[in-house]
Amino acid sequence: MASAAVSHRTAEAPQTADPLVSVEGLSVDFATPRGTIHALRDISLEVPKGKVLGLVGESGCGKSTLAYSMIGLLAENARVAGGAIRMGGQDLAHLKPKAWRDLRGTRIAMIFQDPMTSLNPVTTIGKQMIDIQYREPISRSEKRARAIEFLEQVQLPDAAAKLDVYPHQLSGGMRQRVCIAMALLTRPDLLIADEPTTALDATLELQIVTLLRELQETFGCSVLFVSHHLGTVAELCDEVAVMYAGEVVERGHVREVFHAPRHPYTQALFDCDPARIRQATRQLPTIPGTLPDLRQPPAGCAFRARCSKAFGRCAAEHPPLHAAGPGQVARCHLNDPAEDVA
Ligand SMILES: Nc1ncnc2c1ncn2[C@@H]1O[C@H](COP(=O)(O)OP(=O)(O)OP(=O)(O)O)[C@@H](O)[C@H]1O
Repeated sequence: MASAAVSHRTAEAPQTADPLVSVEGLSVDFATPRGTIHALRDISLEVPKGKVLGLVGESGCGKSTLAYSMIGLLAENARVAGGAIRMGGQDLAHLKPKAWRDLRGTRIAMIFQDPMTSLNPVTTIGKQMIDIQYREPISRSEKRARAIEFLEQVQLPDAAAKLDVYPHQLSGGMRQRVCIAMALLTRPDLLIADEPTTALDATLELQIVTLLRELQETFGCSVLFVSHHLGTVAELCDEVAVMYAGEVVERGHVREVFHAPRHPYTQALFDCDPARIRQATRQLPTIPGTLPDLRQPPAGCAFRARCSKAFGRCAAEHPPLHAAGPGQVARCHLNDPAEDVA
């Protein structure tokens, strides 16, 4: 399958010349009464400077766990079992709570699926936007003016008047715009967006995605965009990482991965994507089978039980990330140049 031009390098490409964040072999476990869940297993990827990295995969594959590890918001029962998250000379995977508090709201900010996760329901938008600027050495009226400026940046109509309203007086789409404005007010280098459009209808989703792209270009920050929606990822992202059962199974530039997915799981995700299915059907197709039990991840390829292309080696040997095309890697033996699949 792999062309002669593709090198034998494994687990290395694509490399970003100057990444903002490098995740290196990160493993995260959750302790539960029924055993340890190995939610992230040896994850390596890079968030490029000034670019948008999309993170896709079925529910439960570890997208949020990865996103939360990058902003120090893992649940109490989580433990970093190995690896590092490098950003500007620091290893975020092992920061103390105080160091995290300094980093959040300065270098790293997050927007959530539900805007009410980050908005206080009993405080006006204006007070929340002024309070979040507590580190800025400027007067209250200057902070107020900045808040209005940022609400205008996120295209909220009648921005000044919105300072006096409470979150529940705004629509869902407007609340999400306020959250984006608040995240950007702290001038983060990295903006993490965890399914920020899932609760919105399709028209609003498109508006928010377009806005995020414009703002990312204006502010020049890097974005980690977690999503179920392949179409949205295609619209917004420069690069994409596909996760399955706690591992990255494919990554590369969006154009290449979407044009020619090289992991059977990525191909199956595309086959189930409603936007790609032309004929009218009442039921959306799903990938047959279920995710493996993450308390005992299978040896060999984690996807093999659901993979129509599985063969002997898939049970015996855990596949590394093989170079699979220009700037593209896939964790599948079919991309091993040594594998004769012609
Ligand atoms: N606090 C926790 N305690 C125990 N298990 C957890 C905890 N948080 C997540 N998990 C488990 O870790 C695995 C990865 O979950 P995660 O939420 O990261 O997946 P996801 O891809 O973001 O899913 P979704 O798209 O549904 O948000 C799942 O098996 C999940 O049940």
